[in-house]
This record gives sequence, structure tokens and C-alpha cells, in this order.
Amino acid sequence: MHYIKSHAQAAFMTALSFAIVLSVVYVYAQDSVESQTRYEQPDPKPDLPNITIIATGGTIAGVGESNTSATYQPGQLGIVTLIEAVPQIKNVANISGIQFSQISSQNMTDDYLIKLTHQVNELLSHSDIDGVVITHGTDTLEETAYFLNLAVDSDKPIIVVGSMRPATSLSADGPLNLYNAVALAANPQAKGKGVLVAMDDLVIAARDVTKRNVHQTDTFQSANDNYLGEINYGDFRELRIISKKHTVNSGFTLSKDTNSLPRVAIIYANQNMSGDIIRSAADLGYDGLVIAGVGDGNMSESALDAVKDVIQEGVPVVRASRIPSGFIKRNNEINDDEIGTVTADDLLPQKARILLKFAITKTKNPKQLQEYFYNY
Ligand SMILES: NC(=O)CC[C@H](N)C(=O)O
Repeated sequence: MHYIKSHAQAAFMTALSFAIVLSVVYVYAQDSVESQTRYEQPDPKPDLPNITIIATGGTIAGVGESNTSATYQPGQLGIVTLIEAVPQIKNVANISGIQFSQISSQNMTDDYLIKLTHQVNELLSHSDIDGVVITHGTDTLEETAYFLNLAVDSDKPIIVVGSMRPATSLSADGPLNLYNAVALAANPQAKGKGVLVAMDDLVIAARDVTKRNVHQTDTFQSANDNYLGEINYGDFRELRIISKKHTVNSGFTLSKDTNSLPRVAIIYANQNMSGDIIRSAADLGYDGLVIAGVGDGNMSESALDAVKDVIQEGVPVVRASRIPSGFIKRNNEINDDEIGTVTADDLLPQKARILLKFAITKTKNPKQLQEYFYNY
């Protein structure tokens, strides 16, 4: 008996020390909640849709020194903290989360975007995932949204969201923006509409959304007042129909082995503009150029001469405008038919750059390129 007892005690002590070592290793391995790259809701409800949040960084994950500090660091809080800060999202969906990157959106690259597209396609190919929400820095949020709008091959809801105030701020806008984004992703009405941005109670299609103010929380607006709808504490009201091509109908689906895309530069027009910068961009090997023209996509004679030259060399040129609203007219002050320039219609230069990248994988013919700019 004594023998058995001491054996049992020894076994217990061994197990105990093993458990202590294990938990120390576990705590070390965990390091902090910010280093966790996955979140899985422990208690999913069978009657709720399943939404995955993909975190990329930005102010929505930003941290300031105090709740009133004017400066802060974007991309600090991890996916688990983002989700746990807004437990209300679990009332509208079962939540899983992935930390895709932890960057400010000015550092978003084609490489990240291609990987993000593959990640979104992979997730949405699962029948038990109903939609995704992508948290993102706001500086280039509209570019990622439009890139995915062209490249993703799914009609399930894809919502991109960010915030203007860091997570530590008084009246932070991130939590309610995230709640609305999840509610929209969980809403069957958001299906088939391409990529949508839900910020500050507005829902705007990827094609139309643009950042209009450096600091204000209502910064995301639609260039030509094409708001898709409103969302109020998760309640979505649709105001218009999206007629442009996107996602499953875009014809730009990325194959699994796509790992690069053509390079397109934007050149900003101004008074006293010389054509040298346009010629230099072509010499540097850019595959296409977008001119953020003055007014109706105009530019100086010197710039236009350079445009004619680079088109002759086989570099497509799109005329957009540095004005944030309105449509570019073909053959107005510039004879596009004769020169071979393409007009951006109402796409802003930063969106025209993305469409041209995709379009020149298909054609360099100016007439066919123009069709893309009318239809996407
Ligand atoms: N409001 C923001 O998210 C801006 C932070 C940062 N510059 C970014 O775009 O990621």
C-alpha cells in the first residue's frame, strides 16, 4: 500500500512538474495576444452566417499614447484583440479571423494584393464561409477594394473597412465600423455586388469610393454621389444598383500561379508641364501610364507630344483627371481617336491605374482598352 502510495505520489509530482513546464512553455510561446495570427470562435451558433475577418493593419489597429493623443502608430493590435473589442459582432455572425499582414496601407504592394486575392478566393471557396471583412488602413483602402473587385472570383460579400481614429481614441470609429462591416458581410443583400466599403454609416462600391479628407471620420465619399446605400447599426438600406462589371464577371480572375502584374505609373499634370517625365516613365519600362490630367483630362502640348511618342512605342496611355468628380469626354480638346489615348470615364487616376494593369494583360488596342474603361 505504502509502495503504491509513494508511486502514485511520484507519478503525481512528475505530472505536476511536467504541467508546470508545459504551461511556462505555453505562456512563452503565446508571447502576447497580439502575436496570434488566427481566431476561431469557440461557440459558433448554427443559425448564424460564418464571416472571416482578414486583418491587414492600419489605424483600425492603431494605438496612441493616450485617448486624446493626436499621434499614434497604425497596425499594432492583432486580430484577436480587434475581434474581442467588439463582442457584438458575434450576435450577427460566427467569427473567424486571420492576421494577413500588419502594415500601413501606404506600404500595400502588388505582391500583398495578389496574395490577399488568393487568400480571399480560398476562403470563399468553402461552402461554410458566407463572406469576408478586410480591415485595412484608409490611405489606400479604395485601391485594395477596387483591385479585389476586379480580381476576386466569388459573388459572396466582401467588405473592406478601416477607421480614422486609432483603437485607443476617445470615440474611436473602428468598433462601429467593424460591426457594420460584419453585419453587411452577413447580409444576403450584399451578395453579387462586388467589393463594398462600409465606413461611417455609408456603403459605397469599390469603384466609386474615395478618401476625401485627411482626418475626418466621414472621409469616404463617392466621387459622383454614387452611394450604394446606408448602414445604421447593422441595418442596411440599398439605394442604387451596381451596373459595372466586377468579381465573377470581370474576366480578370487571377490564376493560382499569378505572382506579378504589369506596372502602371500615374503622372500628375500641372501648369508648365514638360513631356520629359512621360518619356522617362516609358524609358523606365512602365507598361502603361495614367495621366491625372487637368480639367477634362487635359495636359500641355509638350506633355501631349510625349504621350503621342510613348503610344507609338507601345505604351498605352489613359487620360484621367486630377479633379475628383466628373466624366472625361472623348475627343474633346484632345483627339483620342487620332492619338490612341484612352479616357478613364469617371474612374479616378488611382483606380484607372489598377484597371489599366488588368486590362493590358488582355489587350493593348486602344479601342478595346476604352471598352474596359466604359464597363468596369
Ligand atoms: N486612417 C488610417 O488608416 C491611416 C493610417 C495609415 N496611413 C494607413 O493607411 O494604413
